[in-house]
Amino acid sequence: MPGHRQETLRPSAPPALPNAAPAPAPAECFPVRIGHIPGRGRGFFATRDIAPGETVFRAAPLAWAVSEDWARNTCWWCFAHDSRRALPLKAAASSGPAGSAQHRVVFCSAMCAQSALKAAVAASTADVEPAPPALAPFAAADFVPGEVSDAQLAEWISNVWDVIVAHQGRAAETPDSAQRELVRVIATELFLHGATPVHGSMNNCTADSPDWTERVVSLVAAEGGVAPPFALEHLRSSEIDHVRTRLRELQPAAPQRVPLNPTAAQVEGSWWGGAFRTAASSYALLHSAWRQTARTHAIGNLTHGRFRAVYFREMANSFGIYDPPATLHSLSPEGLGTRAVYQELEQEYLGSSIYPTAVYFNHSCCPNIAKTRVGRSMWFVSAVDISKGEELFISYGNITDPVAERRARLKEHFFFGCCCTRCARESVMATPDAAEPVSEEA
Ligand SMILES: C[S@@+](CC[C@H](N)C(=O)[O-])C[C@H]1O[C@@H](n2cnc3c(N)ncnc32)[C@H](O)[C@@H]1O
Repeated sequence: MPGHRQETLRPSAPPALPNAAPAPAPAECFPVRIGHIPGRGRGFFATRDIAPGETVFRAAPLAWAVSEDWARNTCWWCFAHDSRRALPLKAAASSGPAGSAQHRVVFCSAMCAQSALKAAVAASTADVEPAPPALAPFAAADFVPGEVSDAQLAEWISNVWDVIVAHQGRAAETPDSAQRELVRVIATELFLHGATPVHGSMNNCTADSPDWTERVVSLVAAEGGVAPPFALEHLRSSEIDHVRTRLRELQPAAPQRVPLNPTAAQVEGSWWGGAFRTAASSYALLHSAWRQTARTHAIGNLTHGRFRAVYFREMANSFGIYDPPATLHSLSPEGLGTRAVYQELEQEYLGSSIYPTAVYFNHSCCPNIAKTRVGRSMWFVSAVDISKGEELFISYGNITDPVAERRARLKEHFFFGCCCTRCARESVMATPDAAEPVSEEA
């Protein structure tokens, strides 16, 4: 997943906040609802007219990781950052297994350290969701990956992981720093929420229920932005898209069958085994660190289901944590997401974080919402006048490139063909005779 770190839902649109931040709306009154749009899945819509500069949503993180470079200078809880000195309160120091870097957890104050501890305790008594119904099992002994449904592919992926876990240590790559960071996000999720059961269906990327999604968002509103652990379950997983893409890249010229229940030798030696190698190496790293920690702490079990559930959700749904947070004066509708604004602020990349309730903002290359970080929360602010019923869009990264490059990057990192109005317009202008069709926003 090289380059993924650069393509998280980062505040490339350094937006409009602090200096004279508008007072946040009471949590229950966020003017958003979740709707479903053909081709884009779920998205946020305005429930009333919104003026520029209004805070339309706020979210608290569920799991996160501070980057290796700034681990000593960044508070693990509130992301307060001081590049000139290490922060005073050291909670833990671990050398980690081979391939991992020395990593510290530091806090800027006793209050932050206490908040972290309180969150871990609170999560251990958190609400649990009922398990969704099991899917019908897959009947074939082998199959062609491109010809089966998502549910069937999900069953095969789970079988392959059973083999990977039973034969850990083989076929390992050395995780790079982006992978190690991702592993730390999953470790945080386990540390804070390890006691909450995770259902097998979490890895099914189509798992969704509008009722549950609404429930998560209203629960979060009631709690002032704090998502319950099961909110994670409602995020879109990119696992199936990811595996399909990797299989397409790896497969020999003619379509080949793969065994539904492979052996370890097949996972290791086959062309399709490569689709699992990077994630399996990250799992091996986390598993080894987890075994050491679990000896001394009563924490949840690490299963490959849980690992994959967070890993493939983080991949497509995380936000970058940047410092300093953006300020109001750098915002203009035209400037949203531009590299120039981004560089002007000289922001430091501090790490990445999952905000499970904020992932319903879809992407547009002409966004109407800017985002910024306020402490550990992500705030979403309107950049233009928005009418009741309009969809709310942020931008996933830089949007200054020509249409073909923007769309190729979104496809590579987020697995979707952008169907925003700007892409539709610019695709036609770029190649009027042979434009790739791009459907209009709903
Ligand atoms: C962070 S999620 C946004 C919420 C998502 N629509 C859902 O139902 O969970 C990102 C995913 O939404 C979809 N998406 C977001 N913006 C899109 C766009 N402009 N065009 C097409 N699909 C989009 C893609 O499937 C993408 O991987």
